[in-house]
Amino acid sequence: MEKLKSLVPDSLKRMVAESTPDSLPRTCSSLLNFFSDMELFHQMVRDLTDPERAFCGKNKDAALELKQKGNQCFLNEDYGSALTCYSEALRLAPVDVDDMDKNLVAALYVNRASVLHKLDLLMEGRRDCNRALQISPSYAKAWYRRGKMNASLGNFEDAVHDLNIAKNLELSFGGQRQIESELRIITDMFERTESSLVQHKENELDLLDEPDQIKLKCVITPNKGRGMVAPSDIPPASLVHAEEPYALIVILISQIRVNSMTIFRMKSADVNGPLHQFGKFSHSEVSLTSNVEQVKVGQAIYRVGSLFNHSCQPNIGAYFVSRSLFIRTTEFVAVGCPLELSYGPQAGQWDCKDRLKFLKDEYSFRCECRACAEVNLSDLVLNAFHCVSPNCPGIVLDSCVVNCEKQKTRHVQSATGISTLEPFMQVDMLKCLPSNGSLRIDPGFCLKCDSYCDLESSFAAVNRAWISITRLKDTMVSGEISTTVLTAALNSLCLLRSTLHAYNKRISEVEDNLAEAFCLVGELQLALDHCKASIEILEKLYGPNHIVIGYELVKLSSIQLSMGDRTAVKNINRVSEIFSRYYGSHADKMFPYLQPLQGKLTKLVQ
Ligand SMILES: C[S@@+](CC[C@H](N)C(=O)[O-])C[C@H]1O[C@@H](n2cnc3c(N)ncnc32)[C@H](O)[C@@H]1O
Repeated sequence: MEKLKSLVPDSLKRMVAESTPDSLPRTCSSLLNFFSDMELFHQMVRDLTDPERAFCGKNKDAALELKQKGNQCFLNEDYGSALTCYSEALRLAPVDVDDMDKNLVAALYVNRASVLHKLDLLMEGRRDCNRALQISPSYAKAWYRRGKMNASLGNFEDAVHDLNIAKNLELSFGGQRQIESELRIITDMFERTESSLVQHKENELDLLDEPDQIKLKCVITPNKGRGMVAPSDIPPASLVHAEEPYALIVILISQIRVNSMTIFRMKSADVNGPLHQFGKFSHSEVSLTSNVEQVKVGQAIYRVGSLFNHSCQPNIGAYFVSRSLFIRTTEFVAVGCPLELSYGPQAGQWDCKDRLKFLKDEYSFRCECRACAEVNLSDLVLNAFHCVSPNCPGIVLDSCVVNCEKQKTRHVQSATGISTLEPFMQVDMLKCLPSNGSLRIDPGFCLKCDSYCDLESSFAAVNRAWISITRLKDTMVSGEISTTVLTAALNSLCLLRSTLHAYNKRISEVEDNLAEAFCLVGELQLALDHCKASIEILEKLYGPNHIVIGYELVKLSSIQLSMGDRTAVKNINRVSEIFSRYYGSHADKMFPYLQPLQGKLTKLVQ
């Protein structure tokens, strides 16, 4: 579909975009005329209508095969793939067929609910159980799974109710015993938790949490089609948009007019938060495994949401609570400025060539955002090398980066023309550029002092260093970190620091690896030092208030709390500020890490 969309000429896209209900028939015929000679289009129509391939039709065999595949992925704990298999199978499964005496669709919903449960997507999982029960009200497994979901949601009364029904419907003796034992545990929890009587309010979405949304303006931009702009100055963390998805069948014309969005939910590594995971790795109470994964839970069309363009340096962030889309400003946005979110890659995170490739492959457009169109400091330093002259903070680039920077549409000739992207970069990062203003970007030559660096030997040094860093990572997984491995990794860090530019992202990654390794062996002071060193670089690349810094501060404050260091309070407050900036009143819901951290802090100060 994306490929087909990308072939539509701009004039026709404009016509579709500007079409009204009255002009729609004319627009449709123009589109059809354009596509009618195209084999790709006819192939797509065949795919859409062929019951065997079954985009629209149903195909029991394919659904059963996907169900089997999903089951295998589930057993292998590959929950992301299991989710995809079951969702695909649900699309193909005819509504009225059975698999092993059970309605296939109901069974698929229950299987998918089990995956969602594993991924801690409880509301979505419970919704799947409800769907299964609508189709098959006496399906014991659906009652059982819903009971377990309710228990995880803290709705113990409902959980007991569901499990009792499951027990009565379950035919096998073994199954009944298992449900009874679950029931005992949950009843016990129910009795012990007085608060369980207050059912979790989160069952319902409170779309009205911030009713005074800003009325946005849609304009035609020079090179990105339609786009949203700020109708007035908007402070950071303002909710600029909230929307429920469109429940329409996706057809090509709507794909061009309103693009679909992938719905992501944060997957929390452990329902009890990172503090709970310490024991898994060591006696130390620190976990650096708080990396939050995003899980794709669906695809939907948001009428207004789809009008937001992409920027690799976004000023708004989007997130989903269940299927509702929320968009907030992450910084101050002046009146008339485009409101742009990131479709994936961001400056500071990926280099320009990788960002451009991702957006071309995934979304079929060449990114025209400022970070991709102008030479900027973030892209220059991300993968840069250290200058060979002692004490020179200049930047040395390899030919890949140089080629990409030279292709930027608004290439600059002087250092003063380089975009710093953000004021936070200016003070330190401008020191990396020539003070006389002239700029020569050539592979191997320092941008500041023009010294030549033999990049071949620099690459060799980095590769050498990487061997011991990889060994460190391997031993972290196997849990056999030795002093020899740690010493070799520390030496490699020194080598990297003398070879790569001080703000090269790889250095922050290695600092982060070392912080985690030192946590695992209980050397908390060293862990703290390396964690801070990693954050220092990331703050240069992203700025101090970026969500990435929020995640890193969760790690830092976890270490501090484990050391009994009360200054953790400062970092925990920063975490909560950053998360609120991105997720407003949903911050606690999106990040279950905050509360355990705050709870631990309260204990420490008591
Ligand atoms: C979700 S839509 C955004 C709304 C779109 N501009 C419109 O007129 O409907 C995504 C499309 O907008 C355009 N677009 C969005 N961000 C862009 C960017 N940074 N550079 C170039 N084109 C962009 C691309 O054509 C992309 O396929």
